[in-house]
Amino acid sequence: MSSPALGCVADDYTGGTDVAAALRRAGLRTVLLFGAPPADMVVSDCDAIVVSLKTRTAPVDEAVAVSLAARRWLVEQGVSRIYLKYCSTFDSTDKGNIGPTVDAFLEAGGAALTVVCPASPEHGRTVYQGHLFVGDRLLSESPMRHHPLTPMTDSDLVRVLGRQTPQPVGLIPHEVISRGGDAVRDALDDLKHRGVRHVVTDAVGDRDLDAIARATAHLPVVTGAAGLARATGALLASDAVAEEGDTQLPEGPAIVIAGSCSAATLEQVARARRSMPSYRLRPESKDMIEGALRWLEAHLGDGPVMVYSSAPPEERLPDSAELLEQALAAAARHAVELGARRVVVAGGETSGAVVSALGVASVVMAAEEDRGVPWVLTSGVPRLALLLKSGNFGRPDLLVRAVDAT
Ligand SMILES: Nc1ncnc2c1ncn2[C@@H]1O[C@H](COP(=O)(O)OP(=O)(O)O)[C@@H](O)[C@H]1O
Ligand SMILES: O=C(O)[C@@H](O)C(=O)COP(=O)(O)O
Repeated sequence: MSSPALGCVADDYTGGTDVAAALRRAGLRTVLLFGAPPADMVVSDCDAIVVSLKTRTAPVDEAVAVSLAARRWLVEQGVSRIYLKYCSTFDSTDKGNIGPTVDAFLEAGGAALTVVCPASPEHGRTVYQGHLFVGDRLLSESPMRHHPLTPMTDSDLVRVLGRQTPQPVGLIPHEVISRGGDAVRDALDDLKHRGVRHVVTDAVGDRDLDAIARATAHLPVVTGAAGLARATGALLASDAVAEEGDTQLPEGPAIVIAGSCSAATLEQVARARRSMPSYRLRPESKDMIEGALRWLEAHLGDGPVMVYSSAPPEERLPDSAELLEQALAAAARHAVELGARRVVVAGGETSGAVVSALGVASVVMAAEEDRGVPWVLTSGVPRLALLLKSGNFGRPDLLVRAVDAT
């Protein structure tokens, strides 16, 4: 039995589902795990393993330690290459975890340098002259500047990373990337000799990602979002397409749990409110959780329902994020106790809270409902179908479509 070729550590749960979907699309048989795997867990018969962690907003020391443990476990499974997955909008704070985790992975893997490549052109995330764009806006002028936990107010990735790591940060501009894999490899060698450890790579299209993937095929550690993972996976994939097991979604009531406050989610939630009964969590209310649970008892089962806290910046209560995550997780758990079998979650941190509350540690991949948003199936009893949606992803009718509320 051969070992998996690629081991991926993702810094949140929707990031994990996104990258697992990309690797599966590239043709790799991909196993997706939630939370740090137990040391004695063994995974076999796959080409790639994705370990999804909740480290994006954790304190730096904790994020590094948990990520290193996941990396060590992946190495013990025999993976030869590690991919560190973070958000395509580079979600982090100035004390953020991307720089320190990359440094720790370089050291653990005995590697001199790696690339930093959040570009995911299929989702409109491109990098030019080291600046990250969301569609036609700089990251700092996109709705990401109002993110409740990781507001992104600087689009210059070399500068952002420079605040997160004491190690030298360099850039390979698009002018070099567009010349192809060999030119990128030469540029990497040059930067390595100059002592650079983190190399931000411009990328405005999939061809750029393919060139970067070819140029980094010899590196033990590569970092980025799902775009470069897809390109890396395509180089590793054999001709065989990832096998499909039983990926039928279970029958049963459906619920939407929305905690993301992104522009995309706010539009999706507005559509869902017009199509199904919904309950808004209000953190200022003393019996917020109890109220939601009683509402679910009255409404679940008569068609899809939604519990949400998603709100625009002016309607948010400061410092209520954690409390709301607990409430959303409690609502999801109670809905499953009441018979829900399809759980659609909007938001990365929110998904982490919900998946933990449901006690789900590993899943089987099923079809993508929208790009980067795959259904995943639990193996326990009862079998659940989960759709963990990154805040920024999905078409406006995604939530409605996912629960068949049209
Ligand atoms: N009304 C609100 N006021 C303040 N914070 C909120 C509100 N609704 C949700 N949040 C918090 O905002 C955060 C959204 O993060 P996340 O779930 O990762 O979404 P995204 O995928 O858009 O980043 C969560 O911690 C959530 O609890
Ligand atoms: O890379 C991406 O954009 C996503 O995979 C991702 O990381 C999702 O994070 P959230 O927007 O916090 O859900």
